[in-house]
Amino acid sequence: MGKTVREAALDVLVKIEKNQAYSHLLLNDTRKKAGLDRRDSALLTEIVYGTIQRKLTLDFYLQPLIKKDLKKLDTWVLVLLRLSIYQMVYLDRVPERAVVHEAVTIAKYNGHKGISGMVNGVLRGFQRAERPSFEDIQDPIERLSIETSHPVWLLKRWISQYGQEETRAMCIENLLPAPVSMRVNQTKTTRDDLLLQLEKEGIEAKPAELTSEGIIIEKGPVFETEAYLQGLMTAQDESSMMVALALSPEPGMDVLDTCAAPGGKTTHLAEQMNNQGSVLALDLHPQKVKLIQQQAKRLSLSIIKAEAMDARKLVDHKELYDRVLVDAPCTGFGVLKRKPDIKWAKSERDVTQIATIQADILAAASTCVKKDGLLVYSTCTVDKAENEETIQAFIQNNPDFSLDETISERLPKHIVSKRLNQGMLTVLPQDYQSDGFFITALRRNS
Ligand SMILES: C[S@@+](CC[C@H](N)C(=O)[O-])C[C@H]1O[C@@H](n2cnc3c(N)ncnc32)[C@H](O)[C@@H]1O
Repeated sequence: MGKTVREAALDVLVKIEKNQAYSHLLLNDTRKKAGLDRRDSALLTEIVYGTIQRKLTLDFYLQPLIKKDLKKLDTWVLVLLRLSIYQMVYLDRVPERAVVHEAVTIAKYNGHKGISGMVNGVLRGFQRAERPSFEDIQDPIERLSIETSHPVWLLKRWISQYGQEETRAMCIENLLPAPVSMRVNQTKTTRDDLLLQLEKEGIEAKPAELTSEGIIIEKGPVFETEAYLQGLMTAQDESSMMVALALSPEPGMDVLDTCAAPGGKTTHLAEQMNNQGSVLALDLHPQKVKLIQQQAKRLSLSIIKAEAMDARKLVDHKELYDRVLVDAPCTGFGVLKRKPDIKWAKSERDVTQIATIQADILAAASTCVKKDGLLVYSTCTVDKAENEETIQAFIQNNPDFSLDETISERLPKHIVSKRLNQGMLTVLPQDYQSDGFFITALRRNS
């Protein structure tokens, strides 16, 4: 017999807790192996992401009901309690009785009678007891940390960079579901025509607010539609769509995308060029290069050539490209809605380490830009050490580049007036419910 949704959720969460494995890869794997239907698949994702997303709050609820330090519990028992409490607090459609019953059954199967008795006692105790109040936590940062489940060190960084109010708004936004947004392949169709076709295929969708190429999927299995299979659209977050707008490649140009997999922005660049010119897409990992090739094929974009290469070693491409994109590897603190495990997997040391890699990639990529050409640097993090500070250091060391203030003409007006600061754009998740992103353009002086 296959695993139930909750057993599968327990397996995935224990692996993540023990190995810091990435949730989306494990989830994909588990969905396939367990043979779950669409509804159960959605419930599995919701339980796994929700439990990771709310970890500190769930532990805050659990601690008074457990006599010892939570860390002393077996990992699987702690995770089982967390995922059960998550369902009881946040999922209205699951009856509490069923949650307790299934948790006790899993505990019996995995452990001994004592453990199933303890799980039963804790969950029934939780049903009966009044929930502890966040108001009782004296320290304001700790309170925000527990209430919104973000690590204290990260909150301290954000508060020093954005202030209390923006940080609180960001934390609250991070707990909400991420919208499903798609980018229209403008070499094949228009946004209006695509919306009509999707309606015919039973998908509820509407035009996106931020960009003219975006649509938001409200309901329906969009990846199974003919429209998707025919390459009329690509899944992409709306903030991420602005990167190609900032780079604005024209048909016939030579373009280099240095950190390209899985190809979301590469394909956008080729679409903007109406599939005329050339786009060289590089990525460090050979297995990821295949993903770029698959997307280029699905979207019928023949000008893309994808290769495995470490962008820090770009030495033979001197001043060859009109446009160069560095969509740098980063901590991902702008995408916590989609990848909540990042909150727990990354540390302050990772920020420093990745900033060094970003600076090295940027320096190597810059040598490839033609005179008067454009270099765009973007990340999906909101940490200034990976963004503004990287760019400021680059400009100091490279006086032949300057911030391109005309970026404001290429980006949506409302976001420019709100968030563009000295040629550098930071979109926060609470602005448009899209990902937190940083985008800036540098011009090589002629
Ligand atoms: C933010 S992701 C890129 C997302 C991609 N631009 C898109 O829109 O689909 C960063 C990518 O950089 C790649 N990467 C990391 N270090 C690299 C390096 N030294 N050279 C080239 N690519 C690198 C990672 O494998 C990852 O795929």
